[in-house]
Amino acid sequence: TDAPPQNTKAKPESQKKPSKKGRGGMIVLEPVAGTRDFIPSDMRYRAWLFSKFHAVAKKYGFEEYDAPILESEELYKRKAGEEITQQMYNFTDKSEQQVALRPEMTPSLARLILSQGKSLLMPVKWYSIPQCWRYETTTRGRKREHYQWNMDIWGVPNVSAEAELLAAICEFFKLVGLTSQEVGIKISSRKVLETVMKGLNISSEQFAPACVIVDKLDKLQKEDVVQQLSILGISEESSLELISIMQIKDIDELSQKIGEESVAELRQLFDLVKGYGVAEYLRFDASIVRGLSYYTGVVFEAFSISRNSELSRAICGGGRYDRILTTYGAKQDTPACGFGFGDVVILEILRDLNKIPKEVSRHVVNDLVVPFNEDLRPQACKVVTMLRDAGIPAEVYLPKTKKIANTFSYAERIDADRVIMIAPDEWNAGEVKVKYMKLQPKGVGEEEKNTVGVQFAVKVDDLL
Ligand SMILES: CC(=O)Nc1cnc2ccccc2c1
Repeated sequence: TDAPPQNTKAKPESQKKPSKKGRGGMIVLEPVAGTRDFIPSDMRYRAWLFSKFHAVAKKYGFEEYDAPILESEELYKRKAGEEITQQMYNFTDKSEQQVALRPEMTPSLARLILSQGKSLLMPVKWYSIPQCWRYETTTRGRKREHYQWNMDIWGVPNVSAEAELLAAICEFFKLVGLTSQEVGIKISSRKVLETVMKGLNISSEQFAPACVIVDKLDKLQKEDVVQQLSILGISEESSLELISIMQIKDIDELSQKIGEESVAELRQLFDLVKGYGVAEYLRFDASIVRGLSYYTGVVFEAFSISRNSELSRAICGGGRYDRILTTYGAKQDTPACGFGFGDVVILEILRDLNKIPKEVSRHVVNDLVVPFNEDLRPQACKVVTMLRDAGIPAEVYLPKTKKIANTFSYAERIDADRVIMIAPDEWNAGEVKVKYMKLQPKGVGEEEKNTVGVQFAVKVDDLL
C-alpha cells in the first residue's frame, strides 16, 4: 500500500505552509514533495541496509560503479508505454539540453558499457546503489525518489547469469534474516510470452508493448487489459488465451501447452538454483512479466508472503535484456541481465517483521572526555585522540564545562559507557577520573567497573 494521498483540501491560514522565501518569511522546512530527508536516526537504517547490499555484492565478486543522476532524456525515450518513461523528472537546462533525473540505472549502465567498447572484458559483473527519480502527480502522494540496488551481469547468454543474480538476492534475504516463509521470488520468461504471442499471430513489434500491458494484470481488471491489448491490434480471443496461459503456476503444465523447448531454459535455471541452495525461495509463475519493455527472457520478482499479498508491492525485480544496446544505436547486441532492489519496500518489511537489530537505531560513542576547566582542554584533546587512535569511538565535551552535571546528562544523551574527566590533581598524578555510566558486561575487568556512578582514579595508560 503506498503512502496515503496527501491531504489536498485547502488549509486554514494558520496551517498553510509558511509563505515562500522572499517576503522575509521562514523558508519551507519540508523537503520537496515526494522526496525524503535523512537525519541521522533515519540515515542509520539506510546505511545499515546499504551495508548489506555492499556485503552481498562484494561476496559475489561484483564491482561498484556510478554515473550522474542527470542524464540526456533520450536514454529513456522508449515508446512502449511504460509508466517509468511517462513519469520522467525531465527539464530543459540552461543550454537548452533535454535532460532528466534518471528514473532507473540500466540505461546509464548500457551507456557506460558502450562507452568502454572493446576495452571492457566480458563477463562484466557491476553493481551500484543509485538514487532514481520520477515525477509522480502528487495526487497519488507517492515518493518521487528512491535508492535502488542494481546488480547486472553482461556478456553471459546462458541462464547461469540469472541463477547467480537470484542467488545474490537470496543471499541478501538470508543476511537480513528473511526466511522462505516470509519472502519469495516468482520466476518466468518472456520467451514463454513470445512463443504464445507468435502462436497467436501477434507481430514481434507488438511484443514489448504487449508485455507492458499484461504486466498490469495484477492492478487492472482483465477487461481493461484486453481493451488495451486490442489497441495494439490483438483480438479479444488471443488476449484471453494469453491471459489464461499466464495463470499457469507449473512448468510441466506449461510445457504441455507450448512445448518443452520453450521451457528448457527455465528447467535449467531451477536446476542451477538448487546448486546454490536457494530453491526454497523460488517458484515458477507464468504471470510474472515485469513492466520494463527491454526485457527479452527470464524475468523475476520478489514479494513478501506474510503481508496481505494483494496490496504488497514488489521487493525487487529484474530479468534478461539481451537487445538493449542496438536500441541505443550499437551495431550489435551484448547479452545482459540484472535486477533493481528499492530501499523503501524492503525497509517497511524488515521493520514489520522486526528484523532490524536494535543497535542500528543507536548512535555509538563509547567514551566522553571532559576537561574540568578550559586550562585542561589540551590534555582532554590528547586523551580523546589516544582513545580514538585505539579504535574507540570517543568525544571530547566541546562546550565550556560550566557544571559537571551537564556533562553527565550529555553523556547519557549520547549513550556513552564512560565519562573520563581530566581533573587537575589526578592529571598531575598521571591519572584521570572515570565514571561508568552503565553496567559493563560481566567479566569486563575488576569488580568496581560494575558499580554505576562511582568515580575512580585510573592511570591514563590503563584507559585502553
Ligand atoms: C515504493 C517506492 O517508493 N517506489 C519508488 C519510489 N521512487 C521511484 C522513483 C523512480 C522510479 C521508481 C520509483 C519507485
